[in-house]
Amino acid sequence: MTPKHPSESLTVLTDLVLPSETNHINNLFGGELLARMDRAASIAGQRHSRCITVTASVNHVAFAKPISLGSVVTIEAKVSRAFRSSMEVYIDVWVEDRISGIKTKANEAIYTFVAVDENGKPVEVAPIIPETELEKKRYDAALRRKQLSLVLAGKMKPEEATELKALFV
Ligand SMILES: CC(=O)SCCNC(=O)CCNC(=O)[C@H](O)C(C)(C)COP(=O)(O)OP(=O)(O)OC[C@H]1O[C@@H](n2cnc3c(N)ncnc32)[C@H](O)[C@@H]1OP(=O)(O)O
Repeated sequence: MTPKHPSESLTVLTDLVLPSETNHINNLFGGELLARMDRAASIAGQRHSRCITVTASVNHVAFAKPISLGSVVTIEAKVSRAFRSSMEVYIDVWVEDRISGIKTKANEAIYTFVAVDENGKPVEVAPIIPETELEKKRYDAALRRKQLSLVLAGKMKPEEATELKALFV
């Protein structure tokens, strides 16, 4: 299968924070952000694989900064690494200042998507060739994150997670 670059899956979603999407202190509700990120990451996975994609796991979410009512929120999702049928999708969340237009990083997350056929059976996807320094860094660490996710899900024995173990021993 012909390899692809992360930029080919880039998906950018920009939207406002409305009153119905906030918590009691007028900040974006975490579950709403998770849903927006899931949608963007799903499209990134589809753009990479040209298949139906399903969320297999949410590997990491950091709600680093609150996002207030009325904010303009931009979600950028890109496939950071592809395995056989699974893809790690890295998501960066930015908030845009209404006056200056300057974007500040508010959150990031890492999801795993699996490409499936019409019957929900996993199908092979193209490999990824990272280009930028950041893409290379994310690509290199993705195998460790996949192993950690599989161990936590009870789908891999800790002793089989060789890349992950190498971090500690
Ligand atoms: C866009 C949406 O929100 S979709 C709705 C939410 N998501 C869903 O409904 C998905 C429900 N789950 C499923 O359909 C299945 O569990 C699947 C398709 C994700 C996996 O199916 P399985 O029968 O476990 O297939 P299999 O064991 O071959 O795993 C497929 C791939 O997923 C990977 N995988 C499975 N679980 C995990 C996990 N928890 N973390 C990381 N990777 C995982 C496997 O390592 C494998 O990767 P590889 O092919 O790249 O080596």
